[in-house]
Amino acid sequence: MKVSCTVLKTNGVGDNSVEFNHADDEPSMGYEPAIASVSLGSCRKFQIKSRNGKATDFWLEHGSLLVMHPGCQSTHLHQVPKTNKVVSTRINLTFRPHTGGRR
Ligand SMILES: O=C(O)CCC(=O)C(=O)O
Ligand SMILES: [Fe+2]
Repeated sequence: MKVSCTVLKTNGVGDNSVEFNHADDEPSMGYEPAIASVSLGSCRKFQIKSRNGKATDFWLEHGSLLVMHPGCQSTHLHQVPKTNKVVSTRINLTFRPHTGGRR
């Protein structure tokens, strides 16, 4: 699978977030994509839950690698929630396949 798209994101001050109830399921990534992301900088909480379920928390520390395997996007939702804490800059590199919609 070719990885051709990298998304750079900064979650700066505490209330920056990637809100719940999203899945990375854009058709341009093809069917059941595997998605990997590397976190740099400030540690933030990452939550994942099945569509009707309860969230499980992970802490994405500097240098951590998160892999969401094929199938995860159709069964689970994820987020980086808002926080009241003041946090410094965070950069997330996300590696997604780009198939132009082909399976
Ligand atoms: O910042 C992160 O660790 C996750 C970002 C995310 O879920 C997304 O870009 O779709
Ligand atoms: Fe996402």
